Amino acid sequence: MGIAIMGGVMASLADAKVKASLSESSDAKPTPNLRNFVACDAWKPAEEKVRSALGHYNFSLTTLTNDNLTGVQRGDIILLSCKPHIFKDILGEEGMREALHGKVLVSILAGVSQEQIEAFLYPDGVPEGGCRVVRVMPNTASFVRQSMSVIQTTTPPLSAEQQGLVEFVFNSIGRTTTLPPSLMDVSTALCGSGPAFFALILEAAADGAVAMGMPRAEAQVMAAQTMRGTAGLVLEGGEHPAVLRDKVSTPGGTTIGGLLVLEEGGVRGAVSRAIREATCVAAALGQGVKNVNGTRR
Ligand SMILES: NC(=O)C1=CN([C@@H]2O[C@H](COP(=O)(O)OP(=O)(O)OC[C@H]3O[C@@H](n4cnc5c(N)ncnc54)[C@H](OP(=O)(O)O)[C@@H]3O)[C@@H](O)[C@H]2O)C=CC1
Ligand SMILES: O=C(O)[C@@H]1CCC=N1
Repeated sequence: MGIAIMGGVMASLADAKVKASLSESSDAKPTPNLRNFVACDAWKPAEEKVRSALGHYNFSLTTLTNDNLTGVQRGDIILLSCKPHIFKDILGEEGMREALHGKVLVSILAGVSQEQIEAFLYPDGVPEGGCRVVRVMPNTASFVRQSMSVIQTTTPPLSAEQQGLVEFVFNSIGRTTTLPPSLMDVSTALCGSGPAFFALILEAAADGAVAMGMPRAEAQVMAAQTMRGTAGLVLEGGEHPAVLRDKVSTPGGTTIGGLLVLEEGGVRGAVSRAIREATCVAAALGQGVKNVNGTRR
């Protein structure tokens, strides 16, 4: 996710540069002055992985292994994208609190709240000028700049400049919305985990076509484009899904036949319950429950 988000920001900055050079930017919003990027990991080969994914953008890019402190000292906006259960190891490093002072720390960790991070960094309360923690839930479509990212409302509000910077980063990788803390776990289920759920449905649809003789490669592209087109009708056409479904269902035709099979199979209930389950798992992750899925019926 770290690579995807940095890549989106670099691509966005590069686009803005091209537009400026073509003098198309007169009415465009000014881009933030993000010029130097630092990627930190705990595994040496990750440096090469980052360079091969991001090097072609030609921005200043430093890669560090097991040196998060230097990375944070050099940054103005810090993206925390480790697994949820290790954030304390990273933020608890010697000198980290001082390095974060006055900066924006964006966390994309599933289940971990702004309060939990603040309470860990500042057990006696956030001091004047302490780092501002912002929780955001993007998704893996960041890689193709089609993320649905939910930015949590921050209390107290960020400065206009900080808010602009956070929005720039996540608008660079797709669409954004802003929601209160109480909706972050369900946003994690719907948007963060969502691509996996939709991928399963896509794969199942392609499987059905393969079973009826369609070559696998064609079936996969056709299923994906059909899913994209359906999303376009909802997002751009403003169509309600139920109306869309009804419009496709010719009386006595193919669609209603297939829909009845899906309803008999409980697909609607299963998909809805998957979102409910993932929301509960996200909430438990934030409480530090290990192997949370194994604790649930
Ligand atoms: N995957 C997704 O679709 C989404 C994930 N998220 C959230 O994003 C976060 C990252 O997920 P994801 O990208 O899938 O996970 P990854 O495991 O791919 O990325 C986590 C990275 O953190 C690195 N890391 C581990 N320990 C340290 C350390 N001490 N110092 C520096 N770096 C370290 C890992 O290095 P190494 O490989 O060496 O262990 C790895 O590169 C999670 O908190 C997840 O909840 C949010 C939205 C969507
Ligand atoms: O499965 C997970 O826990 C992470 C969070 C959202 C997507 N992947």
